Amino acid sequence: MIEDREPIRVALLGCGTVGTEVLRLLQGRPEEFAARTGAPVQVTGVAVRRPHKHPNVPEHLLTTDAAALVDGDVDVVVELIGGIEPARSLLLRALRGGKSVVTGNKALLAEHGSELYSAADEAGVDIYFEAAVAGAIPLLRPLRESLAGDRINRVMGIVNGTTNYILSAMDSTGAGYSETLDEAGRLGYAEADPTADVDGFDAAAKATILAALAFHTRVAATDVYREGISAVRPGDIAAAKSLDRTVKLLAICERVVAEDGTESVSARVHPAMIPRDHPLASVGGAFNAVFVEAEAAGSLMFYGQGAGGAPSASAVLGDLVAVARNLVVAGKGPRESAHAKLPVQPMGATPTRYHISLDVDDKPGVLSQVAATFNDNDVSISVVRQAGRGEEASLVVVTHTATDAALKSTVDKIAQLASVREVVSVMRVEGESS
Ligand SMILES: NC(=O)c1ccc[n+]([C@@H]2O[C@H](COP(=O)([O-])OP(=O)(O)OC[C@H]3O[C@@H](n4cnc5c(N)ncnc54)[C@H](O)[C@@H]3O)[C@@H](O)[C@H]2O)c1
Ligand SMILES: N[C@@H](CCO)C(=O)O
Ligand code: NA
Repeated sequence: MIEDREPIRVALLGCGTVGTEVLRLLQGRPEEFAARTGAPVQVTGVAVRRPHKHPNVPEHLLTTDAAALVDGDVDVVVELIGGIEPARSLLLRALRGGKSVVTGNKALLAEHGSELYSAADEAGVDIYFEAAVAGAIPLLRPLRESLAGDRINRVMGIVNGTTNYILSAMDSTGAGYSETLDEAGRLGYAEADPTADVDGFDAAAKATILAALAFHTRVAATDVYREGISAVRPGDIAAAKSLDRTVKLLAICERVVAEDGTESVSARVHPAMIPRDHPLASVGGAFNAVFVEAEAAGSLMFYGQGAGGAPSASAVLGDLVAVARNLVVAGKGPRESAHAKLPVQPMGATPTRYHISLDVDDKPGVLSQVAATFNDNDVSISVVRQAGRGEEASLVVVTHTATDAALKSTVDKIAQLASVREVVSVMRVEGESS
């Protein structure tokens, strides 16, 4: 009988947006969790900072001493505090003490993943983290397990709900940046410090995790090129609209194969213009969507709620069931796979395409001057549009693919031309053939 088995004892660290939902769902259906894992699942304590802020948590479970809770009689530690410390020390303490871990903490995994995976491996326990990337969407387990026999070439998508919520609102209603960010915070999408979202740190941490899993390589947080959305202006959104495109913050992780066959990895996060008919263009609000391209599987698309308490709790609970099942059968989930050891390519060497919008003098010869600058830098032009406005004209250029360094240096030189009054918008272009 399942009820007669020793319960799986769970310590919950942090009871905020996600932790509250994990506790509610876990305590709401105890029989189902017992039936699915093969043993009763019992929360033995909830570590919080201010107990009086948690009237819905049974008083006997509350503690402010997370370390003592971790050291106590528990089998699994679920960490939903966020940030590096004390989360890192608490999880190392748990793993070294022989306790399995479930966490949604992408910032911690991106910075200290290797240390945590090694500690789990040495202790023979599990570390699961599905909620850390793309919230409710089952994405890490497919990469770690379902696609473990395939060869992944590219992972690209929208992995930050807060910035997608803001960009969607800017595009559809012309809403301002800061009011939309406040709303994303109220809805439980934003990080405790929302600059992690808007400056791209959250998406870059997720890209670090995705690239490591996809390419079986240790990737450091500093290996991932990062640009957030704080520099995206209404002018960029309008420029995108005029070309039937929209702006999204994308995470792109690619296997790069050089002409001599040597392989490396490129991982980057930046805003990009994509065609309005691209599947990612219709991903609105806090939804996330990720494309995975694998050699044998072909293209796969993962879509769903990427942020918010209940959706993220779904991923945490799925992990908790997996860990509990492993404990019931005395088994263990997948360990870190970093055998490929591919080098990570710098952003400057990565092939990209640019959209550039300029205000220029409306006189003969300006267009040929601009075109010559592209030519001198070996950057070829795909689309040019010029519209006169009295003394001034606007010029829109979309390039073909070139290295990011060549494109950047071309833009710098164009900005210095006497006939160029202002560089209005510069943005990378993705999702269409070059
Ligand atoms: N909110 C989301 O949509 C979402 C989605 C996926 C993953 N995550 C991740 O899950 C984690 C939690 O996110 P959240 O949105 O629930 O954050 P939150 O800020 O709402 O909750 C964190 C809670 O931890 C508490 N806390 C801080 N230090 C503590 C300590 N030393 N001991 C005990 N409690 C402590 C805080 O008081 C707070 O209640 C983060 O790593 C976040 O990146 C969040
Ligand atoms: N702040 C994150 C939470 C989900 O990881 C986001 O907006 O996507
Ligand atoms: Na997920």
